[in-house]
Amino acid sequence: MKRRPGMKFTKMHGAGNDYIYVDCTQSVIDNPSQVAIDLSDRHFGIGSDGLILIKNSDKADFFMEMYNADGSQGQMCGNGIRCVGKFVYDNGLTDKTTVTIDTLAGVKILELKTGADGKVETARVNMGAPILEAAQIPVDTKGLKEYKGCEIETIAGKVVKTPVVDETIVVEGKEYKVTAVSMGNPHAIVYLDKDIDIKKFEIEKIGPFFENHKAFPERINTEFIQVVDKNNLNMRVWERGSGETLACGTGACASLVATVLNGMCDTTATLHLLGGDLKITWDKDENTVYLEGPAKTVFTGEVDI
Ligand SMILES: N[C@@H](CCC[C@H](N)C(=O)O)C(=O)O
Repeated sequence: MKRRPGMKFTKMHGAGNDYIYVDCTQSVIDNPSQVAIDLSDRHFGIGSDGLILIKNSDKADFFMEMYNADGSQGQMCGNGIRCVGKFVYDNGLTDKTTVTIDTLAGVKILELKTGADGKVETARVNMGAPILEAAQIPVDTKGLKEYKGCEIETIAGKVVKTPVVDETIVVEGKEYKVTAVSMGNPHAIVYLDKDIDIKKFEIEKIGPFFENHKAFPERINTEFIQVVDKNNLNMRVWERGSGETLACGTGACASLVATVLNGMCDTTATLHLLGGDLKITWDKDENTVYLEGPAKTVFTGEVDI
C-alpha cells in the first residue's frame, strides 16, 4: 500500500521561542488547531510552543497564521514573524529583504539581515503602535482591585483616556501592580524586586492565575519584569495558550512600553530573556515600536498528521 505523503515542516526559533512552520502557499491544512495541539507536544509530537502557517495574502507579501500549543489562535507573534521572514527568504519564496507580512493584528514590515552564508540571521520588525485603551486590550477594569485611571498623551495630542498603568490586581489573594498593553495581542506587565534571582521565580505557580483572571476577558500573556537599569530589563513570560516560553517578542515590546509609561526605562532597551536578548525601541514621535532579534532554523522534516 502506498503511504500518504506527510506534511513538510521546519522547526525554527527566535530567542528560544520555538514554533513549527509550514509553507501553506500551495496547500492547505485541515483543522490547524488540532495539528498545533498534537505537534507541539514535547513527548508525543515534534515539540514546540505552537504552529505557524505561512499563507498567501492579497494585502502583503505573505500572511502569518499562528496557533499556540493549546490550539488557540494568537493575533500576533513577534518571534514568529522574524522566523517567517527567514523562512520565505531562505527558501526562495521571495528575494526581497524588506518583506511585508499580514497578521490578525495588521500588516507588519520586516527588514531582514543576512549573514556570510546569504541566509537571514536577524530581522527588525516594525510592530506598529501599542494599544493602551483598556477596552481594546482588552482589560475589564471592574476585575481590578479598584481602577484609579489616568490619561496618556501619545502622538499629535492623541489622548488615551482609560489606560491600565500601575493599577492594583489581586491574584490568588496577593496584590500586584499591573500595567497592560496590547501589541495586537494582550499583555499584562508585572514588576519583580531587583534583588531576587529571576531564574528562580516560580512562574508556573502564578502564571496560570494571571492568564485566566476575570480582568482579562480574552486571557492574557503575562511578563514578569526586573528593571536592571534604564536600558536593560530582565524578563520571564507566561504565554496565553502555551505556558512558560523562553521568549516572547510582542511581550518584550509591551514590556518596554509599560516600563517607559512607568518612568523606569528609556525608549530603547535590551530585554534579557531565558532564550536570548531582544532589542526594543519605542519611537514616540511616530508612536511605533521596533523589535530586533535573531531567527534560527533548527531542522526540517516530514510528519504524518
Ligand atoms: N510568542 C509570541 C506570542 C504568541 C501569541 C501569544 N501566546 C498569544 O496568544 O497572544 C511572540 O513572540 O510574540
